[in-house]
Amino acid sequence: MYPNEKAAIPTRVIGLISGTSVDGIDAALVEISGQELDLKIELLAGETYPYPDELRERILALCAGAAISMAELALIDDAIAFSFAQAAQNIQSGHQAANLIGSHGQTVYHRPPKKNAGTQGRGEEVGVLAVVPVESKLPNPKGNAGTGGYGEKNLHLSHSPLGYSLQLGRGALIAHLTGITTVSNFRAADIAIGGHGAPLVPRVDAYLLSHPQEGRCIQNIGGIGNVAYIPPRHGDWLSKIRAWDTGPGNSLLDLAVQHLSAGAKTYDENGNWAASGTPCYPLVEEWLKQEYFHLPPPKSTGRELFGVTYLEQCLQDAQAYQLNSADILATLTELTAASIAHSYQTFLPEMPQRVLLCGGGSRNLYLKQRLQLLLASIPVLTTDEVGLSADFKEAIAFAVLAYWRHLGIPGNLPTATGAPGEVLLGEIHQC
Ligand SMILES: Nc1ncnc2c1ncn2[C@@H]1O[C@H](COP(=O)(O)OP(=O)(O)OP(=O)(O)O)[C@@H](O)[C@H]1O
Ligand SMILES: CC(=O)N[C@H]1[C@@H]2OC[C@@H](O2)[C@@H](O)[C@@H]1O[C@H](C)C(=O)O
Repeated sequence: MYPNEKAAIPTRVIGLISGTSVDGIDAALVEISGQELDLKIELLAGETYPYPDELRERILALCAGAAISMAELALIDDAIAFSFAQAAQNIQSGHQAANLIGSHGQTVYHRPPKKNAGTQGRGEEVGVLAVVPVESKLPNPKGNAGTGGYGEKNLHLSHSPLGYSLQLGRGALIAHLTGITTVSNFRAADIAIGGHGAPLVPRVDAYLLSHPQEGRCIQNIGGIGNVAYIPPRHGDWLSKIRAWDTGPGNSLLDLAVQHLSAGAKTYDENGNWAASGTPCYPLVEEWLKQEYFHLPPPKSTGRELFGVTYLEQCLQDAQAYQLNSADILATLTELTAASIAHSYQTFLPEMPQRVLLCGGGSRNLYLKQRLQLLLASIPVLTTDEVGLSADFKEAIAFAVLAYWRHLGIPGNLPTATGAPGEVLLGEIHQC
């Protein structure tokens, strides 16, 4: 029993997320029992609800750095909350009502912390925040810094060592609209103590997908890719888990498909278009020199790096090799596959015995085939093949994270986010 554990445990929980692909809201209605090692989930319903076209375009523009007013931001925030609340209502249709919602919301901005903000030790800048005594973190009422407070000397408007991650779709409104207690803003607490606030799903992966004898990589291929390496479940296996964002999943591919099809297509279905081309390996080698791929974990990224500007550079590079559209897509697909495989070879203490894919990219057969080739004898399957929905795993994870928040169980894994310790994730909004 955890100290904050509530008497009544919600068992029917809705998980909601729209990821970095911004393709729509994934909703999962799950029945949850147990807590950690005995955690069990049953997926009662899973559905993706596309955003209205205009809202999707506004979100994508925001993610690409469009300058908008606070008034517009407020409108988008509430439009997203409305869409999420609607998704929560729809997913319950034909089922007994849920008693808790975990809503990730829509990421529109993500900035990782400066190096050394978490478990890596104290960097120069972080030291300023780290030495502040707990009881005097706020400036005194006159606006001057209290002893050791975030005074003029310590708080910089030009830079902060901490990360920042903004998810829109405010939880209080979802709670009000649905009449169901809603947990949201999951990343903030981990970031506040110096973590990346991402990836958060690995702790759930650990309890739902670990194996007594087998080391596994759970590889999500959404807009951004992320991996959780889960060693065999014995000894201090939990502290040996490693997780990080591997780089681009489908984000560059989707943008390239839209550009190359003049807006007629939004993604490369099953990877068919890319499969009709040939990867340009010298270009992949060149692209893999990019700094992010060489940063040691913990690390996180987003569309701020692997977005429109990045693709524009890739398209420019491709011109030098006179690549046609299919070759460009094959080369970008190879970048996603190679960045995943190379990161395992570079950063894992040992290679896994099995790789389990999830996220929309697991449906890209060409990408899956390329990854399998690069990982040679290590079988590359999907989480469906071990009984956990590859399409709805992230939504399920946010249902579990909300459930853990309700029980007072921490949701982050310090080895994944780089935070100096475990922390309760999410803010609870009573309806
Ligand atoms: N049949 C398919 N063939 C190829 N690609 C597909 C297919 N189905 C989905 N995808 C890809 O998967 C993407 C959506 O994946 P997913 O929903 O996992 O992303 P996300 O959750 O938004 O991202 P993230 O995990 O980074 O937050 C689509 O944009 C598309 O590129
Ligand atoms: C800031 C943010 O939304 N990050 C996402 C994104 O999409 C994949 C990868 O980058 C991962 O770090 C994270 O999402 C999943 C749900 C996570 O936190 O585990």
